[in-house]
Parts: sequence; structure tokens; C-alpha cells
Amino acid sequence: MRKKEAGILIVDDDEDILFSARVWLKKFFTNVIGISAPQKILSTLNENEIDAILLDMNFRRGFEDGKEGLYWLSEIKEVNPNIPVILMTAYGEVELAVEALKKGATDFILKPWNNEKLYASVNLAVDISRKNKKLSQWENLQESTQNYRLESQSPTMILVMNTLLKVAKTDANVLLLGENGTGKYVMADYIHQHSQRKNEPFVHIDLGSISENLFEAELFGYAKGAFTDAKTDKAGKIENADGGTVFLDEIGNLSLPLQQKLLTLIQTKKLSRIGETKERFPNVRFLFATNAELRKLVAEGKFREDLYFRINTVEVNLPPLRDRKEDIPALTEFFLTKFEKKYNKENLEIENMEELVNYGFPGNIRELEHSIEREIILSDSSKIQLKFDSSKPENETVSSLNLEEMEEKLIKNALKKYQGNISAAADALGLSRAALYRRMEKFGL
Ligand SMILES: Nc1ncnc2c1ncn2[C@@H]1O[C@H](COP(=O)(O)OP(=O)(O)OP(=O)(O)O)[C@@H](O)[C@H]1O
Repeated sequence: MRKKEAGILIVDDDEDILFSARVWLKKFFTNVIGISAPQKILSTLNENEIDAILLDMNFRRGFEDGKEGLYWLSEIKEVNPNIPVILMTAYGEVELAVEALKKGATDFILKPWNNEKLYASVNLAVDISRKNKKLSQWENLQESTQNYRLESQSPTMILVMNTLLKVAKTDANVLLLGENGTGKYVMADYIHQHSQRKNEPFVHIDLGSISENLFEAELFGYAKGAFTDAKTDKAGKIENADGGTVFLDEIGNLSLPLQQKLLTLIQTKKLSRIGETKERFPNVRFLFATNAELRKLVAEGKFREDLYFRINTVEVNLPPLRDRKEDIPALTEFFLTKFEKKYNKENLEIENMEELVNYGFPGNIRELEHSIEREIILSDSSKIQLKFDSSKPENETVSSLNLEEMEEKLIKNALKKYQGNISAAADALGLSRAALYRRMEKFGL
């Protein structure tokens, strides 16, 4: 019988019980962890992916009223309400069982247990855990479709959306190109949600924020003892996306050695966790994005040509907001409604819509969104006047065709304007602080 990929945590201060439960459950599940101190439950949950918990009710001699079990049950439910907990006790008072079930336990088992019953109960708990995970993914999906405004009046954007819809149904690699804040993440999410993988995980990996030496550990996972901090076996992000979609963002930032590793993964679709020889074959679909000009990087020898041709089976260019001005009023309306709800305001109106439509938006949709949010917070009136940085006139944003040069110039301008205040500059540019730091490093600022 093939073992089920699942993490089971057994908590019992009786080492014999711990041992026999582990040995029995290891026959059926890939990762069975036993701990004797309940104080370690929360850290173990943090460090491992646990699908079900088997929890003793009485830990100290002389305290056999089950109160400790109930206490730890509520601690677990507080950090993760969805994780199924099966309680075990040698003292099977019905009242205690009912109280535990009321407090969210999934099942109740009497010691000494019948092995078959124990397996059936844990197996059911694992299935419940899977369903809970899917449900919360579904809820996220409902939430995320309401978070965006995907209809467009712009002919370029309509073509883009049609292409994305077609390609969503396939498993083709898609490369999303576009300036910062044009919606590459939003579109990757859109592809996933319109694919057959929509009920499976969507895993976003920001390659720009993973350091060189953590790359393999994060993506491929590791075996216990593979390096000093590897206290337990851990699946990487690619494995965690099994059945779903992996979105590799900021691919232009990857060093040449890591590009080689990624190429091998995409070509072979197999990986090994660090410190393990076993090969694993996660079933994932890859999407990629960058704001860099990959063709230029290829020509300069900074990006592998073979990797470029692997990832761009379909290449989609997301237009900057200044090239889809038709969408500015509707997006503005969308953000107004969103932030009215968030900040408990109503009937807000933008006074300078014409100026808005003609503004260059170097930070694209993110800049529009942030400007609206900022003004709504600051304004006392229902009439909102959006303010933009006049030191960045529109013709400057389109005068140069070199994106990198423009990016550098804008960052320098913003840093100067805000006298080196990173948060303020990042906000004005429509970037996160981390994204601004990365770019400053890139341009040696
Ligand atoms: N169609 C849309 N409707 C509503 N909000 C949008 C839409 N597209 C983008 N946004 C918002 O704009 C912001 C930037 O979008 P996103 O992160 O997808 O851009 P990006 O191109 O991936 O940016 P970066 O290159 O900086 O990572 C986000 O806050 C997102 O919610």
C-alpha cells in the first residue's frame, strides 16, 4: 500500500504509547512525528506541515480530569482552527468526550486503542484536513476575484485577456512581461483561476527576495540533518504546489547558476530535496514574470537563452497604464469603492479625473491604487483631488525607450524628493520597500 503524503503529530507523555502509535501510523502516512511535551505543539506546527493531531488528554499524574487536553485543544484551535484533532484518553467519560467535541475535536479515542480504529480515525481526519484546505483556497479565490477589476475597454488589454483565457486551459509555460505594477501577479492568478488546476494550490515565489543560498531549500525542500538548521524533513514550495500552479516572479533577477538549476527543473519536472537522493515528480504548471527586458539580458549574456525559450512558450506583454487610459476611470471607481468600504466613507468623488487620465503613471495600477488610498485617508472632504509628483511629467516617462534607465532615473528622483526616506519613496513609486531596496542594490544607489 502506498503511503499517504500527510503529516501526523502525536502528543503523549507516555513514551511507550508514543512509540507504538508512531510505528503503526508510519505504515500509512509519510511523516509521523511524536512529542511528549505538549508545550512543544505550537512550535512543531510551525516547523512542519501537519494534517492531523492525536492528542492525549492527561499529561501529569494525579491530573486525570482531561483539563490539560482541553486546554491544549483550544490552544491549537486558536492558531489553526482547521486542523483536525483526535483526543485520546484512558478515562473514557462520555461527558469529557462531548466537551472535547464541542470545543472542536474531530474524534475521541479510548486507550488502549484498536489499531484499525485508530488508523480509520486518523485517515478520516487527514481527509477532513484536505477538504478544509480546499475550502479555504476556494474562499480565497472568491475573495481574490472581487479584489480586481478585470473588464477592460482597452483594445490592447482585451487582446491580452483573450490570450490569457486561451492559454489558461493548457499547461503551457507563460511568461508575463510588463513594468512594475502593471498587474503581472493579478494576471498569473487569473490564469490559475481559469485553469483546470483552480482548486489546487497557487504558489507565488518571489525570486527577487530569495537569497542565493536559500534558493534550493525554499524551492526543493530538504531532508532532516541536511544542514545545521534542518531539524525535520521539509517539502519545498514546488512540492507544496503539487497539482497546482507555481508562479515564479522576478525571474530576471536570477543569477546564472540558479538559472541552470531552474532550467533542469523545468525540463525534467523532477527534483530532489537537499540531502536526499530520492527523486520526486510534482505535477505543477509554471508561470513566470519579470519587469526586466529578458531579450536584452539574453543578448548581454546575463540570462540563459535556453531558459528564455523554455519559459516563453507563450509571452504576454502587459501594457503600462498610460497605454490603456480607457481603463483609468473604471479602475479609479473600483479603488474608490474598495477604500470607501475599508475606511468607512461614502459618496467619494475624484475631482481631477481629466488630469488623472493624462498622467503618465510610472508606477502603473499600483501607483493609482496607492494614490487613491493615501488621499482617502488624508482627505476630510468627499471630493478628492489626487496629487501626483509634478517632477515626473508624462513626457519624461515616455521619452526614453530604455526601461532600465527610466527605472533608475525615477528611483533617483523619488529618493531625492523624499530625502532618502525609503518608505515615502517606495510609496510614491508604487513599490514595496523590499522591491525598492532590491532595485537600489541593482543600480548601486
Ligand atoms: N485589474 C486590476 N484590478 C484591480 N487591482 C489591480 C489590477 N491589476 C493590478 N492591480 C493592483 O495593482 C497592484 C500591482 O499589481 P501586481 O502586483 O499584480 O503588479 P506586478 O506587475 O506584479 O508588479 P511588480 O512587477 O512590481 O511585482 C496590486 O495592488 C494589485 O492588486
